Amino acid sequence: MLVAEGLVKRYGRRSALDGFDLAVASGEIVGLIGHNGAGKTTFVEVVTGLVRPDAGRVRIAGGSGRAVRRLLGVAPQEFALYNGVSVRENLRLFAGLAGLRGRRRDTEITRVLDELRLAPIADRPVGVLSGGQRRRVQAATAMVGSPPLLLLDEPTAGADPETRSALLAAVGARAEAGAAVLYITHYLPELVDLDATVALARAGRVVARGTQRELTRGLPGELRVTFADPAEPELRLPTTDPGADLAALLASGRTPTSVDVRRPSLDDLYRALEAGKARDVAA
Ligand SMILES: Nc1ncnc2c1ncn2[C@@H]1O[C@H](COP(=O)(O)OP(=O)(O)OP(=O)(O)O)[C@@H](O)[C@H]1O
Repeated sequence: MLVAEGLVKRYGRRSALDGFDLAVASGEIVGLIGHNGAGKTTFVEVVTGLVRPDAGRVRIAGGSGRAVRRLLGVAPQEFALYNGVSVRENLRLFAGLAGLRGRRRDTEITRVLDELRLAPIADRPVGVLSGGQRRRVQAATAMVGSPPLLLLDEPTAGADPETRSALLAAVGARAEAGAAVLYITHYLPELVDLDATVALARAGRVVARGTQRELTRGLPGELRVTFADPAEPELRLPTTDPGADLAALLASGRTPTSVDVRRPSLDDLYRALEAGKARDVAA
């Protein structure tokens, strides 16, 4: 649904994008992660047409330019809402931009209000809402009209657990229904919840992309073993082969009281990629 190739964007001598390649398929959630300044937001700005790249190209559903913008639903990092009017009015506006009119528009607005648990505050002005409520409204403006490509830039920043779970549930449901979702976040556990494919951006390019299983394969997990021995009650051992390491421990004559294996996490992956230790699976 989204294919970006060789994007370059410079601001003076600084490269915000430096050969950025990324594809997102229909029904797929790609979690785009990376340090502050890695180029994630600039990528969204290029895809939306807000920023013109110096090189490279973006195809959406095989097309480009103004004609394909209608296929996009965007929740930007900075709030882009009309504070003086109600949540419903904001959604009405975005639904109109998505080409919905009359009863279809009203039905769609009701659906999105329910999906993001906004119905109780639908008639309040956006300007009086809390940060977490606004986050949900921003996501709702992206989702209204069911666009086939969603670009969500830190949609849960500052959100409380309830808001976060409402947003994640809505994002998962959209992907289930066939939308391609680009999901930018600094909260890696969200990508586990969403079972997202992961793309790591560094210095303006994607340096690793794959499923969580693919990317964490070969990274050490941790074997945690406890003993009755008060001199050494617990042992934590980084391991890529917990079975063999446990067998070696048992062969040494020590008797564990409990054994736990922690699989490598996305945090481990992030740290390993940043340290250049993990296998880079280029996009
Ligand atoms: N309009 C601009 N003018 C000058 N420099 C810019 C502009 N927009 C972005 N940059 C620079 O481009 C680089 C990439 O910024 P970008 O906002 O895309 O990073 P990011 O990965 O989204 O970061 P964060 O995680 O903090 O949101 C940064 O060095 C930033 O300072």
